[in-house]
Amino acid sequence: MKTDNKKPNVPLINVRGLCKSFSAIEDRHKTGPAPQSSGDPRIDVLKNLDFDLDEGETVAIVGASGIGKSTLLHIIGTLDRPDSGTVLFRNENVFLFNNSQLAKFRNESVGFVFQFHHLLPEFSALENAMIPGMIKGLSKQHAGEAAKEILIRVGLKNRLFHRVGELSGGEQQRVALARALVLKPAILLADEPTGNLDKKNSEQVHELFLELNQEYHMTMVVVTHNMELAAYMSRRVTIADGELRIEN
Ligand SMILES: Nc1ncnc2c1ncn2[C@@H]1O[C@H](COP(=O)(O)OP(=O)(O)OP(=O)(O)O)[C@@H](O)[C@H]1O
Repeated sequence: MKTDNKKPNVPLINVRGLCKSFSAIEDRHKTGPAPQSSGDPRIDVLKNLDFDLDEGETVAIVGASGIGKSTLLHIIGTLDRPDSGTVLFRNENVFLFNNSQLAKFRNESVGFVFQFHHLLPEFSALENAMIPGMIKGLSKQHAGEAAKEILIRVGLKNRLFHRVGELSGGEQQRVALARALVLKPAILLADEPTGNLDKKNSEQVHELFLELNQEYHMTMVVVTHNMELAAYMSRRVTIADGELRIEN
């Protein structure tokens, strides 16, 4: 299928009829013993869910624990597969990509930020932010220049050569944000990005998210319990009975 980035009426991401269930026995939100059943009881997390994301828009996915927010985010980012349904990225079905197309999509078109930064601890801020460029095949010099530019943008000019363990929690999360955005992806997917930070650092990161969205025009989807961060986004949605609902 041919990609058409310019067509205004084609959403960046088009999700249709998404269904995802998990075995209740593996339910990691459940406490207590696993159910004693001969069958495989399933939890239907997403039930025929539809969701469109426009180029450049910012969306918060909010709501109670266990309703499927992270599951939806992971499927959009191809970190997990749906049982059925489609995810189109600029009109292309991402689950029909072959392995190298999928790797390229994850590396170049999507930026991920998680609650815990998942940086390589023995490497410097600069080396961590260079990784996507190196995976893309940029020269060390170009990957380094791109990483330096974004690290300076997120306020880490004087921390380029610090190893991850020598950085504060807020600085580590800014390195994670720099790594996610270094190749200027079309979409940033963030799962509780400030869940591990204190109020002051959270506010700084929230403001950075918004500023970077305005500068880079990437689409931004944030799963969060933080209502301040959710309020920064142009749209808030939740999941009710497996389907997407507009929140407030
Ligand atoms: N790999 C898995 N195996 C089994 N069950 C899973 C798996 N991943 C998610 N689930 C279940 O699917 C449901 C939705 O989980 P998900 O993490 O998407 O919820 P969430 O809304 O993001 O919750 P939270 O706000 O607590 O992060 C939960 O009941 C969870 O236990």
